Amino acid sequence: MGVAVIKLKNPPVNSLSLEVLTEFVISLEKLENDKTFRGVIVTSDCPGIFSAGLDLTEMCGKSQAHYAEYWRAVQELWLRLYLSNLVLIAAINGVSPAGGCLMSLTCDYRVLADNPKYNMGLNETLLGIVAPSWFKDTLVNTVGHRTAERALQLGLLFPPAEALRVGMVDQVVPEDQVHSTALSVMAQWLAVPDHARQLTKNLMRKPTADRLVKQRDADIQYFLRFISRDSIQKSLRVYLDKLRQKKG
Ligand SMILES: CCCCCCCCCC/C=C/CC(=O)SCCNC(=O)CCNC(=O)[C@H](O)C(C)(C)COP(=O)(O)OP(=O)(O)OC[C@H]1O[C@@H](n2cnc3c(N)ncnc32)[C@H](O)[C@@H]1OP(=O)(O)O
Repeated sequence: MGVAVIKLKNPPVNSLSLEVLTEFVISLEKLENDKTFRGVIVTSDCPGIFSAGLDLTEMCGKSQAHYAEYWRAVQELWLRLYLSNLVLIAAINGVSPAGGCLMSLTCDYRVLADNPKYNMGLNETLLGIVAPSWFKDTLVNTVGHRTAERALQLGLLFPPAEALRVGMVDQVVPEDQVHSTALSVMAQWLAVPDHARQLTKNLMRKPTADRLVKQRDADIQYFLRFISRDSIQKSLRVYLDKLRQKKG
């Protein structure tokens, strides 16, 4: 039925490095241009981890030019996913904080494996950073204003039952059924004529995407000013050190 699977593979935690973002955009573009494909299942090849979100090492101790290139790549992937003409289904087979969660929120439907460790949410505030307005918009469009307001301020990571309750995911299923469920949901979505579904998706999503498109460069400048602050760099370093020391 013309369904591709994109399996994220950047061990150990599928962080969204510049390389991963770039390759993801290229793969998506190829699938968009190949008319034999109508849908994509986005999943992970790293056991227990869907994606650890944006690669913190790309946002820490690097040059301004690097930050700008990285942020443009983050914007690009979000825009491509959010406005994709393909049916996108996230088969979430692991934990998905911050950018990992955001990536799944750009999909049309989310199936999450029922494992209490597989938390998801936009936890940026816990790192001492702030989810940009388009991250916030994506969450609001999924779970509504009040839930998003609380979740964003507290940096909440929701376990599966809670994620389902607030509407962050559409289905929670046993771990060994995530892929088969994603496939059967895909069949349902593909039963709808493409042109009607695509125009409807665009109607729902374009106003949100346009807000970023209209101010992409300003958004990059804002990111540069924010991420270059000493206090933000310090927060990120402390957070990364904590992650590294967990093992020791
Ligand atoms: C007004 C608005 C202004 C806005 C201006 C812009 C603001 C900027 C916004 C920037 C937005 C950022 C969004 C993000 O996505 S930030 C990333 C958030 N991610 C996380 O918090 C997840 C962190 N990771 C974990 O919690 C855990 O690693 C895990 C995913 C639960 C997995 O745990 P596990 O025990 O299996 O693995 P380890 O913790 O031991 O990690 C293994 C190694 O991987 C490194 N690691 C982990 N996560 C990341 C990451 N996101 N980026 C880079 N590296 C990561 C970890 O340090 C270990 O490395 P080591 O092997 O060298 O020790």
